[in-house]
Amino acid sequence: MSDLVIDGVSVTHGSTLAIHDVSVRIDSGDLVAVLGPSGCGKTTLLLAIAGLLPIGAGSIRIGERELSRPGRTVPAEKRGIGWVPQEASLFPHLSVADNIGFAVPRGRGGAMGRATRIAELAELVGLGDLTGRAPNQLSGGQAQRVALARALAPRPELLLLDEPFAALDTQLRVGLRREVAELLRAQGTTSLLVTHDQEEALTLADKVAVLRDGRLEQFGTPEQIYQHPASDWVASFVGDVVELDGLWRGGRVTCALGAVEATAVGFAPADGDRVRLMLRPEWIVPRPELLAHAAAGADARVAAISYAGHDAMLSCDVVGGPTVRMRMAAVELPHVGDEVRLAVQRPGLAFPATPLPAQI
Ligand SMILES: Nc1ncnc2c1ncn2[C@@H]1O[C@H](COP(=O)(O)OP(=O)(O)OP(=O)(O)O)[C@@H](O)[C@H]1O
Repeated sequence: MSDLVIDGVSVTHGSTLAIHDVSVRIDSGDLVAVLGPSGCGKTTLLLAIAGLLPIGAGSIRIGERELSRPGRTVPAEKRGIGWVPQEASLFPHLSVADNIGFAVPRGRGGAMGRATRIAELAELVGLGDLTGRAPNQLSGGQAQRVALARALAPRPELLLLDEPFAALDTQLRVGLRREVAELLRAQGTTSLLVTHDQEEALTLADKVAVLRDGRLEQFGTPEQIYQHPASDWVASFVGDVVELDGLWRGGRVTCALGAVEATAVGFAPADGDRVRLMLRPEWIVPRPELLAHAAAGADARVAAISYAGHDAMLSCDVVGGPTVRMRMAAVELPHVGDEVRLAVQRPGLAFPATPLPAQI
């Protein structure tokens, strides 16, 4: 197995530059989520990798094998790449077994060999008992499993999944995506999963590629993307953020929550500079033991609690300051109206202050 190398790739649709100078190396066997808002170029990137769109600049390789460069596109059917679309799009007149069998390469082993491979694939995706069913007798999740088995049938070197869970209801989606991720890992199949669901990307993937307007904003592990976003845009696109204005001084930002330790991201502020501090809501904690400790944290009153079972989001009015949201495990929650002292339990992220709006 070899790495997938996307090197300086640009793709245009007519006059629209949909992918711009994207470079990324995907390790063999990894499951990578391609995450970004609608229209950022996720599907375009997948189509280019699949060989269904030519590229205008750069190259796409699997190991030493070049698949695309300007003026040369190895045809999709010669790439050894599997595709799982958003909707299963099965042949309606064929059974589950025949839908899978359609993608099993004809080769040695004869009819018996093919039947064994079909049964093995049906079993792999948990449909061993349903091989005789017609597509219209399947649920949405079962149909997607057939599409997955079909894509895995030729033993692809790389599997591309274009929002394969988007059409399923929440409960089914969460269960199926976990199962599919485990299956792909067990098979050692290198996979690219397009999604605009940040939770899906963070929970399933080994690495996440965040796209914005056709450019790669960041590529890293889910933890790197969430804890160390490369830009304020990634910070607020992937996860909740609390934003506070403050002044930078010696590695701390003085703001409504006190002097909070922070890392400056992508710039080097000077002491006294105005900056924007970004925190994740769960980095803020209520510290009752600090109530009498005026030097640390900030006094606040709980204004609202949004209970989500496992955790809760609290809106707290900082005395003489803004309302900040904090997330905590839903065990022994404070009550609305309680006084709390808020502290920040890990370094925040400092970004340049947003320019003031032009004076009219
Ligand atoms: N066939 C096409 N002709 C012209 N422009 C296109 C075509 N397909 C896509 N685009 C444009 O290219 C850009 C990227 O589209 P793409 O479908 O790759 O985005 P996406 O991130 O997959 O979006 P979504 O999440 O909504 O599916 C968009 O600006 C889109 O309007």
